[in-house]
Amino acid sequence: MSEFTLADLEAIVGTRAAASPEESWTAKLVASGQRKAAKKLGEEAVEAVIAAIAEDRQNLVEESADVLFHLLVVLKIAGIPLSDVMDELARRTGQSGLAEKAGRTSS
Ligand SMILES: N=c1c2ncn([C@@H]3O[C@H](COP(=O)(O)OP(=O)(O)OP(=O)(O)O)[C@@H](O)[C@H]3O)c2ncn1[C@@H]1O[C@H](COP(=O)(O)O)[C@@H](O)[C@H]1O
Repeated sequence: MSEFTLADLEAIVGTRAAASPEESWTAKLVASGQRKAAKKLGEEAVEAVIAAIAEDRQNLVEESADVLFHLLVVLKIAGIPLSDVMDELARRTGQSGLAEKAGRTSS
């Protein structure tokens, strides 16, 4: 099992965001802006859904990696640290998903 974490990838995204868009996909996405990067995230999410429906395990692993990477890029552009997302997930522990859904302030 890999020791690589989302926090490691967030650090890479942070470094590569400052690179030249000619030499970095991350920098290219960041330069394209939040709207385009979010669209790319949506495309990757749809590809993950298709892989899941097709029960294509390998493709689902690969598309899931694409989703997580592109999500981190969108969070970077939006100025949201991964720790904010982890804090939100931590806040939800010990509570059932159904109770959390019922208590949400936004849908
Ligand atoms: N984890 C990733 C990662 N996952 C996916 N991708 C890129 O995301 C892009 C999207 O791939 P797709 O094939 O889905 O899309 P596409 O190439 O636009 O093709 P179409 O779907 O449009 O036909 C590809 O160029 C992938 O290489 C990633 N690019 C970078 N990283 C990480 O970021 C680091 C820095 O990368 P650079 O910023 O490119 O230096 C890398 O070392 C990795 O750790």
